[in-house]
Amino acid sequence: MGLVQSRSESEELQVENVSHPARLKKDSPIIVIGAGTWGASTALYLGRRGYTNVLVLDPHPYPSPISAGNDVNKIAETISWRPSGGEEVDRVPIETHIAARTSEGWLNDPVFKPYYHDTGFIAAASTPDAFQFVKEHEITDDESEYTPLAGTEFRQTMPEGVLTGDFPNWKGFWKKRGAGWVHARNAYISAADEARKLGVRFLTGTPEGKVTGLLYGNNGHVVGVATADGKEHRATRTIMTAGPYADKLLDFKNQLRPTAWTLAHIKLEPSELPLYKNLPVLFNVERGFFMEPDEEHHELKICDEHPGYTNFKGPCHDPEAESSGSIPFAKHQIPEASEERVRNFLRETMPQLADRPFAFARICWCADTPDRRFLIDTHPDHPSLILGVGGSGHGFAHITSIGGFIVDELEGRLEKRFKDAFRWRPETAVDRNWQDLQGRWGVERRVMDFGEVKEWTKVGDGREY
Ligand SMILES: Cc1cc2nc3c(=O)[nH]c(=O)nc-3n(C[C@H](O)[C@H](O)[C@H](O)COP(=O)(O)OP(=O)(O)OC[C@H]3O[C@@H](n4cnc5c(N)ncnc54)[C@H](O)[C@@H]3O)c2cc1C
Repeated sequence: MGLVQSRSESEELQVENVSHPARLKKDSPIIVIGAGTWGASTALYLGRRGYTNVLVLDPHPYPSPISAGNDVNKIAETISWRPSGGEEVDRVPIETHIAARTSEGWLNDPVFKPYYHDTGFIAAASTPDAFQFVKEHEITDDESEYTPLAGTEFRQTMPEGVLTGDFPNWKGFWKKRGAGWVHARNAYISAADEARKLGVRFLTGTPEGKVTGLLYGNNGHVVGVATADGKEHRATRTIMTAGPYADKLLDFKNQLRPTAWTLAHIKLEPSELPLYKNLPVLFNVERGFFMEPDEEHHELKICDEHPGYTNFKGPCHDPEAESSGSIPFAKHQIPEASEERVRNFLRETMPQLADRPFAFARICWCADTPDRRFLIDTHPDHPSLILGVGGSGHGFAHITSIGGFIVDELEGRLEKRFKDAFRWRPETAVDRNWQDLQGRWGVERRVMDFGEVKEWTKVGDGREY
């Protein structure tokens, strides 16, 4: 007898007697849970490698309104280093190997290349400690590539009239090439569209695409999933790419901390757009960041920087129940404190925009692992279940390559260096400190919780995109 288990529901169902996973063939049924950023990338790589029986499930058609990837832009970097063999390869840090794979996709893959904008990147801070952190963590290339900046020198990085603020106590570096932004939503749609062209099937919408639990056969083997319409979908392999929502479908032994960040849009007049074109990304680790306005809606997205909001005690929790973890929920508003941080950031950088109304606002969820490395592995107790989770706030840029790692793991040929870095590692989450800043700064140096939020913005038409 097997079980359908979700952490929120514990219904039981009979499933077939399976004692070991069948050998993987190109026509073996494969299920991908979640058609978000990593699910789309996984679907793409499965299609490209010739798998003919792939089903992707999601409660929403792509681009899912609750996917972190459904966003106008994200920061991305492209490095020039490529593995050339020999000893050098082993001496290079794993982050460089990962970045090289990612860069390859933005620079050369026709599915992704049109969406990368190499406009440069400015990393900054407002206090000496945070500036030291920026020096240590944001200088990832040859130091001569970075121009130091202080105070009003930041204004020179963009056309006159964009950065009119005083940049009080700001210090930082400007990297003019090899970094910039990507059109996130369009890159995500491009990956999913290409997967569909290659024969991958998407079953989306609620209830039919919403996975409610995994189907377990003998010896812990996962033999498919149950969906909210009461159906079962059987598979030889199941791939979990449900982002922060994965935490509700499987016990991750505290390796995932669903955490939300906040973003807001300000509308620009069509006449203003030419001035705000081809801008480098401006990122202050204590204030926030922005990229140039999107062309479709003429809106400038701004994120206030902070260590994130968990939801251990706010919306969606049963007040009577013991803590059930940090629960992600969708909301197209942000806390008023977040609005204030966005406006303070604008006052220091672009005061001409600081008091404009928001056209859109949203909380956006991701899942942090304790070391912020990705978690891509075969589950040790469920050998037909492959995990692709733990975006840890930097998982979008890797949409170009992440599906390749996940499918390598599925095929049992993930390179050892990546396998070691991405492995299932519950020992790193024993007695996990849920308040850990995990290397993030922000104005308030603490992890916040939606349970503490009293006032939210009341923005616009609540459109969900
Ligand atoms: C505000 C913000 C800014 C960010 N900025 C950057 C950046 O500049 N650069 C960068 O690289 N990264 C950035 N990130 C991180 C990046 O967006 C994420 O790491 C990445 O998108 C995670 O992808 P994912 O596929 O794991 O999750 P998602 O893209 O969120 O996908 C999860 C999917 O699971 C689906 N799902 C949910 N429940 C179920 C269910 N029951 N059954 C089936 N499917 C389900 C959802 O509908 C969704 O499609 C940012 C994140 C946030 C929140």
